[in-house]
Amino acid sequence: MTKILLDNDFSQVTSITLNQDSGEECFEGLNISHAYCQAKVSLYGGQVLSFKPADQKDVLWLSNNASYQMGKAIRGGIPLCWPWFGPNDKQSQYIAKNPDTEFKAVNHGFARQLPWQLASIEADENGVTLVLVLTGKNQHPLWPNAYRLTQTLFFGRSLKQTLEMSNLSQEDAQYSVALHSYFTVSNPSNVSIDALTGVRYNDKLTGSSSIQQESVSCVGEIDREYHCSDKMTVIDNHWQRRIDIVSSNCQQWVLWNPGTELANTMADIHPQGEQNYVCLEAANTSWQALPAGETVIISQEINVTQL
Ligand SMILES: O=P(O)(O)OC[C@H]1O[C@H](O)[C@H](O)[C@@H](O)[C@@H]1O
Repeated sequence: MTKILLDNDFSQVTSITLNQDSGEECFEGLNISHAYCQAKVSLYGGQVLSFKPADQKDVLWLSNNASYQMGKAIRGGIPLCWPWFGPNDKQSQYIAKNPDTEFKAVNHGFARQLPWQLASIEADENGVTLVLVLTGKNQHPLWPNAYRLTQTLFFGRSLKQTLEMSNLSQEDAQYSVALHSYFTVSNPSNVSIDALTGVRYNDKLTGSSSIQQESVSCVGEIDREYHCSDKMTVIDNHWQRRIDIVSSNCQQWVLWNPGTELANTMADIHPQGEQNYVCLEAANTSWQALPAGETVIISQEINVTQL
Protein backbone atom coordinates (compact mmCIF):
# COMPACT_ATOMS: atom_id res chain seq x y z
CA MET A 1 0.00 0.00 0.00
CA THR A 2 1.37 3.42 -0.84
CA LYS A 3 0.53 6.68 0.92
CA ILE A 4 1.66 10.11 -0.16
CA LEU A 5 3.56 11.80 2.66
CA LEU A 6 4.69 14.88 0.81
CA ASP A 7 3.80 16.28 -2.57
CA ASN A 8 4.98 19.76 -3.47
CA ASP A 9 6.43 21.58 -6.47
CA PHE A 10 9.81 19.93 -5.96
CA SER A 11 9.26 16.42 -4.76
CA GLN A 12 7.04 13.52 -3.94
CA VAL A 13 7.66 11.26 -0.95
CA THR A 14 5.51 8.16 -0.51
CA SER A 15 5.30 5.53 2.16
CA ILE A 16 5.64 2.05 0.64
CA THR A 17 5.75 -1.57 1.72
CA LEU A 18 9.22 -2.82 0.96
CA ASN A 19 8.80 -6.55 0.60
CA GLN A 20 5.14 -7.06 -0.11
CA ASP A 21 5.48 -10.26 -2.14
CA SER A 22 8.16 -11.97 -0.10
CA GLY A 23 6.00 -13.79 2.42
CA GLU A 24 8.26 -12.31 5.13
CA GLU A 25 7.33 -9.60 7.61
CA CYS A 26 6.53 -6.37 5.82
CA PHE A 27 8.70 -3.33 6.37
CA GLU A 28 7.73 0.25 5.81
CA GLY A 29 9.86 2.23 3.40
CA LEU A 30 9.93 5.64 1.79
CA ASN A 31 10.18 6.39 -1.89
CA ILE A 32 11.69 9.75 -2.73
CA SER A 33 11.33 11.41 -6.07
CA HIS A 34 12.97 14.73 -6.91
CA ALA A 35 14.18 16.34 -10.13
CA TYR A 36 17.76 15.62 -9.02
CA CYS A 37 17.37 12.03 -7.79
CA GLN A 38 15.31 9.02 -6.82
CA ALA A 39 15.91 7.31 -3.49
CA LYS A 40 14.54 4.64 -1.21
CA VAL A 41 14.83 4.28 2.55
CA SER A 42 13.83 1.52 4.97
CA LEU A 43 12.52 2.63 8.36
CA TYR A 44 13.72 -0.73 9.69
CA GLY A 45 17.38 -0.01 10.33
CA GLY A 46 16.93 3.63 9.27
CA GLN A 47 18.69 2.39 6.18
CA VAL A 48 19.16 4.11 2.85
CA LEU A 49 18.57 1.40 0.23
CA SER A 50 18.89 3.32 -3.00
CA PHE A 51 20.18 6.67 -4.26
CA LYS A 52 19.97 7.29 -7.95
CA PRO A 53 20.92 10.75 -9.14
CA ALA A 54 19.21 11.78 -12.38
CA ASP A 55 20.83 10.09 -15.42
CA GLN A 56 22.96 7.79 -13.25
CA LYS A 57 22.87 4.14 -12.29
CA ASP A 58 22.11 3.55 -8.64
CA VAL A 59 25.03 4.55 -6.42
CA LEU A 60 24.11 1.89 -3.87
CA TRP A 61 23.94 -1.86 -4.26
CA LEU A 62 21.07 -3.81 -2.71
CA SER A 63 20.95 -7.59 -2.75
CA ASN A 64 18.05 -9.23 -4.61
CA ASN A 65 18.12 -11.82 -1.82
CA ALA A 66 18.19 -9.32 1.05
CA SER A 67 16.28 -10.55 4.08
CA TYR A 68 13.52 -8.32 5.48
CA GLN A 69 13.05 -9.86 8.90
CA MET A 70 13.24 -8.52 12.41
CA GLY A 71 16.53 -9.60 13.95
CA LYS A 72 18.36 -9.55 10.62
CA ALA A 73 20.12 -6.77 8.78
CA ILE A 74 19.16 -5.78 5.25
CA ARG A 75 22.06 -6.60 2.90
CA GLY A 76 22.92 -3.50 0.91
CA GLY A 77 22.39 0.25 0.85
CA ILE A 78 23.93 1.92 3.89
CA PRO A 79 23.43 -0.12 7.07
CA LEU A 80 24.31 1.80 10.23
CA CYS A 81 26.69 -0.13 12.42
CA TRP A 82 26.10 1.21 15.95
CA PRO A 83 26.77 1.27 18.91
CA TRP A 84 29.56 -1.04 17.95
CA PHE A 85 31.32 -2.02 14.76
CA GLY A 86 32.04 -5.72 14.15
CA PRO A 87 31.79 -8.28 16.92
CA ASN A 88 31.78 -6.61 20.33
CA ASP A 89 35.11 -7.34 22.04
CA LYS A 90 33.58 -6.59 25.46
CA GLN A 91 31.36 -9.64 25.26
CA SER A 92 33.72 -12.26 26.69
CA GLN A 93 34.69 -9.98 29.59
CA TYR A 94 31.00 -9.43 30.39
CA ILE A 95 30.21 -13.14 30.27
CA ALA A 96 33.20 -13.93 32.50
CA LYS A 97 31.76 -11.55 35.11
CA ASN A 98 28.16 -12.66 34.56
CA PRO A 99 28.38 -16.39 33.83
CA ASP A 100 24.62 -16.93 34.08
CA THR A 101 23.72 -14.50 31.33
CA GLU A 102 22.97 -15.73 27.88
CA PHE A 103 23.20 -13.28 25.05
CA LYS A 104 24.97 -12.66 21.84
CA ALA A 105 26.37 -9.35 20.74
CA VAL A 106 25.10 -9.17 17.18
CA ASN A 107 27.68 -8.16 14.61
CA HIS A 108 27.70 -4.36 14.06
CA GLY A 109 25.32 -3.54 16.94
CA PHE A 110 21.56 -3.18 17.14
CA ALA A 111 20.75 0.08 15.30
CA ARG A 112 20.44 -1.65 11.92
CA GLN A 113 17.97 -4.15 13.37
CA LEU A 114 15.41 -1.82 14.91
CA PRO A 115 12.52 0.22 13.49
CA TRP A 116 13.31 3.94 13.28
CA GLN A 117 10.78 6.78 13.38
CA LEU A 118 10.35 9.32 10.66
CA ALA A 119 10.55 12.72 12.42
CA SER A 120 10.29 15.12 9.48
CA ILE A 121 10.34 15.53 5.70
CA GLU A 122 11.12 18.72 3.83
CA ALA A 123 11.75 19.39 0.18
CA ASP A 124 12.89 22.37 -1.85
CA GLU A 125 14.46 22.96 -5.24
CA ASN A 126 17.78 21.49 -4.02
CA GLY A 127 16.54 18.20 -2.62
CA VAL A 128 14.63 16.30 0.04
CA THR A 129 15.64 16.17 3.69
CA LEU A 130 14.46 13.38 5.97
CA VAL A 131 15.09 13.13 9.68
CA LEU A 132 14.93 9.65 11.19
CA VAL A 133 15.17 8.96 14.90
CA LEU A 134 15.91 5.90 17.02
CA THR A 135 15.65 6.06 20.81
CA GLY A 136 15.98 3.42 23.47
CA LYS A 137 17.42 2.33 26.76
CA ASN A 138 18.49 -1.02 28.22
CA GLN A 139 18.62 -2.22 24.65
CA HIS A 140 21.48 -4.59 25.26
CA PRO A 141 23.53 -5.73 28.29
CA LEU A 142 26.65 -4.34 26.60
CA TRP A 143 24.99 -1.00 25.85
CA PRO A 144 22.36 -0.27 28.53
CA ASN A 145 22.58 3.53 28.27
CA ALA A 146 19.57 5.57 27.20
CA TYR A 147 20.32 7.00 23.78
CA ARG A 148 18.94 8.89 20.85
CA LEU A 149 20.20 8.59 17.28
CA THR A 150 19.16 11.32 14.88
CA GLN A 151 19.94 10.62 11.25
CA THR A 152 19.53 13.45 8.76
CA LEU A 153 19.46 12.42 5.11
CA PHE A 154 19.61 14.93 2.30
CA PHE A 155 18.89 13.59 -1.18
CA GLY A 156 19.72 16.03 -3.94
CA ARG A 157 22.51 16.11 -6.49
CA SER A 158 24.51 14.43 -3.72
CA LEU A 159 23.59 12.33 -0.70
CA LYS A 160 24.45 13.84 2.68
CA GLN A 161 24.11 11.65 5.72
CA THR A 162 24.59 12.90 9.26
CA LEU A 163 24.37 10.74 12.36
CA GLU A 164 23.99 12.43 15.76
CA MET A 165 24.60 10.04 18.62
CA SER A 166 23.29 11.24 21.99
CA ASN A 167 23.98 9.57 25.29
CA LEU A 168 20.87 10.45 27.34
CA SER A 169 22.03 8.52 30.42
CA GLN A 170 23.98 9.55 33.51
CA GLU A 171 26.77 7.09 32.69
CA ASP A 172 29.60 7.63 30.24
CA ALA A 173 29.53 5.23 27.30
CA GLN A 174 31.74 4.15 24.42
CA TYR A 175 30.67 3.57 20.86
CA SER A 176 32.17 2.49 17.56
CA VAL A 177 30.40 3.09 14.27
CA ALA A 178 30.33 2.66 10.50
CA LEU A 179 28.27 4.13 7.70
CA HIS A 180 28.52 0.83 5.85
CA SER A 181 27.99 1.93 2.24
CA TYR A 182 27.65 -0.72 -0.46
CA PHE A 183 28.70 1.10 -3.65
CA THR A 184 27.48 -0.34 -6.95
CA VAL A 185 30.28 -0.97 -9.43
CA SER A 186 30.47 -2.69 -12.81
CA ASN A 187 32.90 -5.20 -11.29
CA PRO A 188 35.46 -4.92 -8.44
CA SER A 189 38.17 -5.58 -11.04
CA ASN A 190 37.32 -2.27 -12.74
CA VAL A 191 37.65 -0.25 -9.56
CA SER A 192 40.51 1.89 -8.32
CA ILE A 193 40.66 3.79 -5.03
CA ASP A 194 43.96 5.65 -5.26
CA ALA A 195 43.48 7.62 -2.05
CA LEU A 196 44.17 4.40 -0.10
CA THR A 197 47.68 4.07 -1.51
CA GLY A 198 50.27 4.85 1.17
CA VAL A 199 47.77 4.41 4.01
CA ARG A 200 48.38 2.13 7.00
CA TYR A 201 45.80 -0.63 7.39
CA ASN A 202 44.84 -3.61 9.53
CA ASP A 203 44.02 -6.65 7.49
CA LYS A 204 41.17 -8.40 9.30
CA LEU A 205 41.69 -11.58 7.28
CA THR A 206 45.33 -12.08 8.25
CA GLY A 207 45.45 -10.10 11.50
CA SER A 208 48.46 -8.20 10.16
CA SER A 209 49.07 -4.50 9.82
CA SER A 210 50.80 -2.91 6.85
CA ILE A 211 51.03 0.09 4.54
CA GLN A 212 49.18 -0.01 1.24
CA GLN A 213 52.12 0.07 -1.19
CA GLU A 214 50.43 -0.15 -4.56
CA SER A 215 46.96 0.65 -5.78
CA VAL A 216 44.59 -1.59 -3.81
CA SER A 217 42.88 -4.47 -5.62
CA CYS A 218 39.21 -4.94 -4.74
CA VAL A 219 39.10 -8.39 -6.40
CA GLY A 220 38.41 -11.41 -4.19
CA GLU A 221 37.91 -11.43 -0.45
CA ILE A 222 39.10 -8.26 1.23
CA ASP A 223 38.44 -6.88 4.73
CA ARG A 224 40.67 -4.01 5.81
CA GLU A 225 40.53 -1.01 8.11
CA TYR A 226 42.48 1.88 6.59
CA HIS A 227 43.57 4.48 9.09
CA CYS A 228 42.83 7.75 7.38
CA SER A 229 40.01 10.22 7.04
CA ASP A 230 40.90 11.70 3.64
CA LYS A 231 38.35 12.14 0.89
CA MET A 232 37.94 8.89 -1.09
CA THR A 233 37.30 8.56 -4.82
CA VAL A 234 36.07 5.26 -6.19
CA ILE A 235 36.74 5.20 -9.93
CA ASP A 236 34.84 2.72 -12.05
CA ASN A 237 36.90 2.46 -15.21
CA HIS A 238 34.24 0.53 -17.11
CA TRP A 239 31.22 2.64 -16.25
CA GLN A 240 33.43 5.71 -16.50
CA ARG A 241 32.14 7.21 -13.31
CA ARG A 242 33.59 8.41 -10.05
CA ILE A 243 32.06 8.30 -6.60
CA ASP A 244 33.53 10.88 -4.22
CA ILE A 245 33.00 10.35 -0.53
CA VAL A 246 33.88 12.90 2.12
CA SER A 247 33.46 11.92 5.76
CA SER A 248 33.70 13.94 8.93
CA ASN A 249 34.72 12.84 12.42
CA CYS A 250 35.52 9.33 11.15
CA GLN A 251 39.07 8.02 11.58
CA GLN A 252 38.96 5.00 9.27
CA TRP A 253 37.75 3.71 5.95
CA VAL A 254 36.80 0.04 5.93
CA LEU A 255 37.09 -1.76 2.60
CA TRP A 256 35.11 -5.00 2.35
CA ASN A 257 34.02 -7.51 -0.21
CA PRO A 258 33.48 -11.19 0.68
CA GLY A 259 34.77 -12.56 -2.63
CA THR A 260 32.92 -15.32 -4.47
CA GLU A 261 33.67 -18.30 -2.22
CA LEU A 262 32.42 -16.64 0.95
CA ALA A 263 29.55 -14.84 -0.82
CA ASN A 264 28.28 -18.20 -2.07
CA THR A 265 27.78 -19.23 1.57
CA MET A 266 25.82 -16.06 2.40
CA ALA A 267 22.11 -16.62 1.76
CA ASP A 268 21.32 -12.92 1.51
CA ILE A 269 23.74 -12.21 -1.37
CA HIS A 270 22.22 -13.19 -4.71
CA PRO A 271 24.42 -15.30 -7.03
CA GLN A 272 27.37 -13.19 -8.28
CA GLY A 273 26.02 -10.23 -6.32
CA GLU A 274 29.46 -9.63 -4.77
CA GLN A 275 30.69 -8.87 -8.31
CA ASN A 276 28.65 -5.68 -8.31
CA TYR A 277 29.76 -3.82 -5.22
CA VAL A 278 32.56 -2.68 -3.00
CA CYS A 279 31.90 -1.55 0.54
CA LEU A 280 33.82 1.54 1.58
CA GLU A 281 32.70 2.47 5.05
CA ALA A 282 33.26 5.73 6.90
CA ALA A 283 34.00 4.39 10.36
CA ASN A 284 35.38 4.72 13.84
CA THR A 285 36.36 1.10 14.37
CA SER A 286 37.81 1.43 17.88
CA TRP A 287 35.92 2.55 20.99
CA GLN A 288 35.22 6.27 21.20
CA ALA A 289 33.98 8.28 24.17
CA LEU A 290 30.32 9.20 24.32
CA PRO A 291 30.13 10.94 27.70
CA ALA A 292 26.92 11.13 29.75
CA GLY A 293 24.55 13.75 28.37
CA GLU A 294 26.65 14.46 25.29
CA THR A 295 26.14 14.22 21.55
CA VAL A 296 28.74 13.24 18.95
CA ILE A 297 28.18 13.75 15.23
CA ILE A 298 29.62 11.97 12.20
CA SER A 299 28.71 12.43 8.56
CA GLN A 300 29.46 11.61 4.96
CA GLU A 301 28.64 13.17 1.61
CA ILE A 302 28.51 11.07 -1.56
CA ASN A 303 28.78 12.62 -5.01
CA VAL A 304 28.74 10.84 -8.36
CA THR A 305 30.03 12.18 -11.64
CA GLN A 306 30.55 10.78 -15.10
CA LEU A 307 34.19 10.80 -16.19
O1 LIG B 1 27.61 -9.57 7.40
P1 LIG B 1 27.68 -8.26 8.15
O2 LIG B 1 27.43 -8.43 9.62
O3 LIG B 1 26.76 -7.24 7.55
O4 LIG B 1 29.15 -7.73 8.01
C1 LIG B 1 29.73 -7.54 6.76
C2 LIG B 1 31.16 -7.01 6.89
O5 LIG B 1 31.11 -5.73 7.46
C3 LIG B 1 32.38 -5.05 7.58
O6 LIG B 1 32.83 -4.61 6.37
C4 LIG B 1 33.40 -5.86 8.31
O7 LIG B 1 34.70 -5.30 8.22
C5 LIG B 1 33.43 -7.27 7.81
O8 LIG B 1 34.26 -8.06 8.67
C6 LIG B 1 32.04 -7.89 7.76
O9 LIG B 1 32.09 -9.20 7.29
